[in-house]
Amino acid sequence: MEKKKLGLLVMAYGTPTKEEEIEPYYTHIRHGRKPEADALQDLKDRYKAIGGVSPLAKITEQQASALEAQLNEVQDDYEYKAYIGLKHIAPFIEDAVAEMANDGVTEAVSIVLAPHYSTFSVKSYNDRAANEAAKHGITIEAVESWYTEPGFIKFWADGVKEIFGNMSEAERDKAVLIVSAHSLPEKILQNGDPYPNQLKETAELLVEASGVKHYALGWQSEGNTPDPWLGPDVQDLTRELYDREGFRSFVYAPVGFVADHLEVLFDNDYECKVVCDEIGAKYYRPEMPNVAPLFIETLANVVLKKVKSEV
Ligand SMILES: CC1=C(CCC(=O)O)c2cc3nc(cc4[nH]c(cc5[nH]c(cc1n2)c(C)c5CCC(=O)O)c(CCC(=O)O)c4C)C(CCC(=O)O)=C3C
Ligand SMILES: [Fe+2]
Repeated sequence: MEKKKLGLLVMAYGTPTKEEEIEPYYTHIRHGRKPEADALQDLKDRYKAIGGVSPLAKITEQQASALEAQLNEVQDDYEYKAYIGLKHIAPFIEDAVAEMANDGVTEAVSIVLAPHYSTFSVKSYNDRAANEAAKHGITIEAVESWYTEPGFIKFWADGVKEIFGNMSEAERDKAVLIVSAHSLPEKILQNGDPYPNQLKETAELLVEASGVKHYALGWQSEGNTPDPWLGPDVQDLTRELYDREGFRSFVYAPVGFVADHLEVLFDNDYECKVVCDEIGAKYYRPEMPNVAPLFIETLANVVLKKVKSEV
């Protein structure tokens, strides 16, 4: 008998794939308001500094197809078919859902390639998917967060352990792990957004799994708006931990992200490294999940659990 086709909606932030796309992409992020010339130039310069364009577009595609392949390998109930839906550039989330409808898909499961839930991120992805799905009579079961998944924690713990394990004991005593995610405007706290707590829990699980002695929570990549953002910012935090606590080696774990992209390659590997160089401290960052088999298996488990819980 032919297996039933199940849509696998894989949602991610999206990134420009060539320089001409940077302006419309930034305009979309800003809810349709064109960026000022200097802000646009600043973003162009940051992409240039990481090699012209971000590797994110390719990595998102690789993650989606690896996840589809993994799901089709480990189970026989459905034939999973992956559709990529992006938040800020084509193929948009709505495009992906319309494409599913075109292909005759009536049931789908969705996952966002970001571990933590917030009203700003995962909720907005899921709401957009649900709105479009309703127009086509498609039902989507949506994964909301997956940061506690043991394979996800193990992935980061392995990378962190390797770095701390290669230090001398003297270095390790003065080394600190900075666990971070993308900052969001502080106003999310007014409605009890779970995002900050989810980062805290991730850090606690990671510290427990890696046996690291010293750690701190930080926020990064905050936007250029007048309202206050969640802090401390990872760069300020680095200076403070150096001055106040005497740490001399800094290990950055940007666990709110799952791929090599601008916010990691620039905001950590360049900006945080500049601070470390300036104060004379050592900079380290474990590898991002990208398409590591343990990470893809973890995402597949999350999807399978969601599908099973709905049958
Ligand atoms: C929560 C969150 C995640 C993690 C969850 C998720 O993944 O969904 C995330 C990821 C990402 N954010 C990314 C890129 C950008 N985000 C921006 C701006 C903003 N992000 C925000 C939030 C988030 N962003 C917010 C509230 C703004 C301000 C908007 C405003 O102005 O109101 C801007 C504008 C310029 C700037 O501020 O730098 C850019 C270029 C890239 C792609 C990198 C690449 O291309 O390699 C990725 C993965
Ligand atoms: Fe962003």
